[in-house]
Amino acid sequence: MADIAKEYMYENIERIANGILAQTKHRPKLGIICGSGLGALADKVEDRTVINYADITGFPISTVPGHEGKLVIGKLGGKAVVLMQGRAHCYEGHPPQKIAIPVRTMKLMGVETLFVTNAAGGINRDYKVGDIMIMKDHINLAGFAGINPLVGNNDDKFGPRFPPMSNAYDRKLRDLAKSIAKEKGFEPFVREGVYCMMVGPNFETVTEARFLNIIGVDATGMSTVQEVLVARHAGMRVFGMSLITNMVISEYDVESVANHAEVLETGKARSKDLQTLVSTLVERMDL
Ligand SMILES: O=P(O)(O)O[C@H]1O[C@H](CO)[C@@H](O)[C@H]1O
Ligand code: HPA
Repeated sequence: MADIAKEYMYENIERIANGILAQTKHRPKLGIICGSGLGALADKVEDRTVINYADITGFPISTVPGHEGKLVIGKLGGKAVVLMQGRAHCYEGHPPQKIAIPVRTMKLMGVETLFVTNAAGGINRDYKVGDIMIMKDHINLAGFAGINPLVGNNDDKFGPRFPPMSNAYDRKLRDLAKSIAKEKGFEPFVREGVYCMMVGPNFETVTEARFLNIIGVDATGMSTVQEVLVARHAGMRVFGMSLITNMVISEYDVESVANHAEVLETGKARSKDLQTLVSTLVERMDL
C-alpha cells in the first residue's frame, strides 16, 4: 500500500492545529462546517478570531461562490466554537484525503462534536425547496467508486482501520433538533432523511435522480459525507443538516435546469431559520 503523503500525516495536522490555537484564546469543543450560501451563521459568532484558509498552510482552499474560505473561532450560544465558513470539495480537484485535513485539524484542536451543513437537491418528492433536512444517514456513492478519505495507510492515532458507520449521526442531537424545530414552529419544513454524496460538479441526470429515489435517498449533494467519515473515524459526535435549495429534476424533457445561483438564493432565504436551529441546538446541547 502506498505511504501516506507528508501533508496528510498526523504531525502535519498537529502543526496546523497548534498554529491555529496559538492565534486564539478560545478552546472549542464544537466544530461547524457551513455549506453553500450558509456561512452567514458566522455573523452570530461573538468575540471572534478570523483566519483565512489561504493563510493556513496545508488547508484545502474553496474556489466556489458561497464559500468564503474563513475559519471563525469564538462564542456561539455561550459555547466556544470553530466554524468553517465554506468548504473544499473533491470536484475542485482535491483528493478525498485532503478534504480530511480540516476535520482532523479540528479534532487535534480539541473538537469533540462536529456539525455539518450543506445545500442539497431534493430527491424525495414530498420535499419542497426551503425544507431543512436533519441527516439521519447517508449513502457514500462516491465511496462505491473508491473515493473515500479513509483509503490508504491507516494511522491509528487518527482512528481505527475499520470504523463502524451504522450510527454515524447522533441520535440524541437529532432528537434535540426535532424538539427545537417543534418549539419554534418549524415542523412544517423540517424533515429527517438520507443524504447522498455524488462527486459532482455536474448536477444529476433525470435517470440518476430516479435511481437515487429508488435506493432511498431523500437529498443529494457533492460534499459532507467525507467529512462525516473522517469525524466518525476520529470518534467525534456528528450532527448534520441539509437545506433543500432545489428539487432535482426527475422528469424527462422539462425546460428548467438546476443551477448554483438558485442554490445560493434559497440559502439566503432560509438562512435565518437554519441559524436559529443551529444556535439553539448549540445553546442547549451538552458539550
Ligand atoms: O454541499 P455544499 O458545499 O453546501 O454545496 C452544494 O452546492 C453546490 C452546488 O450548487 C455543490 O458544491 C453542492 O455540494
Ligand atoms: N444536486 C447536487 N448537489 C446539489 C444540488 C443538486 O441538485 N443542489 C445543491 N447541491
